[in-house]
Amino acid sequence: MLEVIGLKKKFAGKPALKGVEFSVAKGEIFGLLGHNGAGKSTTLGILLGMVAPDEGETRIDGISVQKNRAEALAKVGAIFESPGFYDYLSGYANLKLLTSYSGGVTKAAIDEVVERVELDDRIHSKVGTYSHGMRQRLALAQALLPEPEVLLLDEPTDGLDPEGIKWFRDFILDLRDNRGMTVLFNSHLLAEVEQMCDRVVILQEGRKVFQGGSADLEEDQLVLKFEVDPPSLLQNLAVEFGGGVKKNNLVLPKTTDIALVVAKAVQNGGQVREVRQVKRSLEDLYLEFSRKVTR
Ligand SMILES: Nc1ncnc2c1ncn2[C@@H]1O[C@H](COP(=O)(O)OP(=O)(O)OP(=O)(O)O)[C@@H](O)[C@H]1O
Repeated sequence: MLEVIGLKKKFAGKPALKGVEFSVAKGEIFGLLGHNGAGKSTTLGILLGMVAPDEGETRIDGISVQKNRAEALAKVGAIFESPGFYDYLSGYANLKLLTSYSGGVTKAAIDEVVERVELDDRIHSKVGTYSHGMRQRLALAQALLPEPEVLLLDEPTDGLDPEGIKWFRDFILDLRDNRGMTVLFNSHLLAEVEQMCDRVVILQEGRKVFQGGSADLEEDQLVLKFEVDPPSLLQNLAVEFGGGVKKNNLVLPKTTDIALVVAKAVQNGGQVREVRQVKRSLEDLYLEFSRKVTR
């Protein structure tokens, strides 16, 4: 549904994108991750035809944004940078005004989308009185009004409280599950992205350093938080099962039977207090790649 091909972009001679490539399948929720200045917004801006690449191309459902912007974006709803609403107008008037540029939509369509983003009780209040979360929901309503097949969202959960983030996550998952929506969004919130995305790309200084799904985050070793008394037994267990001890965790070959390790500890006179498998999070992976790149 989305193709990003060989994107290069310099601003005032300084490279912001150095050949970024990825693609997003229909119905996927895809996260674009990276530190400040990594090139996330530039990539999104190019996908939306708002920034011209020096090299490369972006396509939406096979149509080139650079060659045929209007047609390519016909299927897209977006939140890019802070949406510019008029504070002295109501949410409803803002939606009407914004959609009037693209031919307008019916009152019924506005009512339906307003109800979906749960703004119906405040939609006739001035936007100046809205909380940040309400503004984001209004932005989402504006993005959904053209009935898009693809949503492109720039830092959509930025500044939201935990409840707002959860609301947003459930909303996006529902759009994917019940309407087959394809969603690409930029974020710094790694844990959030991990819970929501089918796949992610991590950008570092304008380069893609990782692309994959949660399955790719799986360890090729079994890492156990293994609390045993006396703690000195940990080293014995590591030797016994052909592994090692790293940061107080027992690191063993992937196929090791955990029950056997526990039995062995008890057999050696140990008291096992806690055994838990430690999984690598997206954050660990992200930091790992950051270190590789900055080294
Ligand atoms: N219009 C512009 N003019 C000059 N430099 C720019 C412009 N837009 C982006 N840049 C630079 O390009 C690089 C990539 O910026 P970009 O906004 O794409 O990063 P980002 O990953 O979205 O960062 P953030 O998370 O801070 O929004 C940065 O060094 C930024 O300063």
